[in-house]
Amino acid sequence: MATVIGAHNFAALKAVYERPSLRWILQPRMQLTFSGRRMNLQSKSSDEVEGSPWDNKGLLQSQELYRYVLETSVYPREPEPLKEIRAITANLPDFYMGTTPDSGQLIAMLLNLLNAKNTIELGVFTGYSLLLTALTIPDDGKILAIDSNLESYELGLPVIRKAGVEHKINFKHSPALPVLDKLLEDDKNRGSFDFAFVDADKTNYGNYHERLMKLMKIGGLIVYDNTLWYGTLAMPEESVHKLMRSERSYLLEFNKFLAADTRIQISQVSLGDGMTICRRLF
Ligand SMILES: C[S@@+](CC[C@H](N)C(=O)[O-])C[C@H]1O[C@@H](n2cnc3c(N)ncnc32)[C@H](O)[C@@H]1O
Repeated sequence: MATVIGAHNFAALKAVYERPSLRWILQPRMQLTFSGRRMNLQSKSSDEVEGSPWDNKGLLQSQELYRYVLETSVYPREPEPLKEIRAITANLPDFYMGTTPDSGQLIAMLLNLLNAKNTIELGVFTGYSLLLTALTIPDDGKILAIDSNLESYELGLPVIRKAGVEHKINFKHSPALPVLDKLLEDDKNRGSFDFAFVDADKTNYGNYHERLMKLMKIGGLIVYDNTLWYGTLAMPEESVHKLMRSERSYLLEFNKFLAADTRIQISQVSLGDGMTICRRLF
């Protein structure tokens, strides 16, 4: 039986589906058809699934399994204000930019384990990861949050205010690099941050890394989002949509660079769109 996803946000959903990586994940198991402005997604029966059961290695082999994780372990524990931000974000054409709730759950645990108080975020969008951080750190904790787009931040701001955590946030409407450079001019900022979440323009990750390494405490964490770039890193370039290629090439090099950087301990986790957790060692 076909599941009707519906006409709402049709163009955005279609664009997401048409990402080569998602097609690659879905096609072996799902049949997608378009009728008018409706999009129907239908599971194939197990007899219809082509290839061997081991063809698609990896932990999350289907959307159903991802939905299972979200519905069983993530949504029941997701704070109400985060659900609200997610609902606001879901109506935007670029809704897919929001940090995924399963990644958020891990970020919150890392913040708690570190007892993080002084944090920095590059790439805020509507504020899912920002609000998550603000809800997690103590009342006197601080987040320096930087985004070159004010409009999307303002969409989530009423929810942040209602949650009573705005006082922890210092939002800078700016490209991230000049703000980091300015921070580095003052010696007291060096080695002062416990935690950084990096989710802005991917092709600047290397530039952010060098600056953040100076700003983090020894033992502090830098978390980079999207380091598996919709699964395209393990795909031949010609099968990747043109719009995704420059980030793909950049992240291929950046992931190698992080793996070789002896100043950090790393773990690349396949949550959300892939996150690399880096701990400053010296
Ligand atoms: C993937 S979204 C961030 C998602 C966010 N972490 C969340 O939880 O919803 C990326 C954001 O980075 C911002 N951005 C892109 N390039 C930037 C730059 N050079 N400096 C600062 N922000 C930038 C964009 O405006 C966008 O809001």
